[in-house]
Amino acid sequence: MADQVDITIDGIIAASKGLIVSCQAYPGEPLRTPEVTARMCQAVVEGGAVAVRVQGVVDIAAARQAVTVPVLGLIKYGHDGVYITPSEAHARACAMAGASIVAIDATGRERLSGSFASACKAIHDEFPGVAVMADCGSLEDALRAEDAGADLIGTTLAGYTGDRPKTAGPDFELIDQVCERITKPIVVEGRIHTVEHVRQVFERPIHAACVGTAITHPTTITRWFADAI
Ligand SMILES: CC(=O)N[C@H](C=O)[C@@H](O)[C@H](O)[C@H](O)COP(=O)(O)O
Repeated sequence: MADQVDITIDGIIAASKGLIVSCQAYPGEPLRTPEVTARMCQAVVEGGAVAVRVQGVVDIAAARQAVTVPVLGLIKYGHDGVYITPSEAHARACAMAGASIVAIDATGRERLSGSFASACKAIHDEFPGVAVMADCGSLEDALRAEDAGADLIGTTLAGYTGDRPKTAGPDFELIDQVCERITKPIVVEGRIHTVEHVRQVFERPIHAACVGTAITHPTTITRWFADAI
């Protein structure tokens, strides 16, 4: 396993400041293999990603072997409601697979079991040095997650929970609200589709921006171009 330079939570957070790239392919897609995920992670790190976001235990383990930057791990389970790391067991599985940061749905919606707070506590108690990122869909989620002890607050679920409109690009209104009220490091994630979007989100006092589709999902990117014809 590749060594982390500083395996404290503060060290992991410091190392994840900047551009995070989400490397995910969805079930049934041509690129959905751990080998491709691992190579995608290597490719984005060569391009300047300071951390990678990866879905599924096998992919997390493959990414952990392939790169030395923090691996932000999650498990998607199901499609509706709470599907991002929806239980303490899923959170533990991410940490055991090698995630440096575990991303957990932090909305107030009904979950498979437990609560965001209980999953966050389980990670902190059982996996010293592993950080928790709260995937939020509203300011209320973010405030609750900060109180619950999240190490990073993400806007990942803005536009996907019914609390916020699904904006064409990043949800700048929510980002500004979160920047105003949250003291923990903020990760802006969700529909950052252009370099200009990255510049715009970094005009705010954020810790990191996480870009997925626009860098690592060629089917969607191709469709953007094909639809222009
Ligand atoms: C809402 C949800 O399930 N988001 C997922 C979270 O892991 C991923 O499917 C996204 O690709 C990721 O958040 C990055 O966002 P974008 O692909 O928009 O840059």
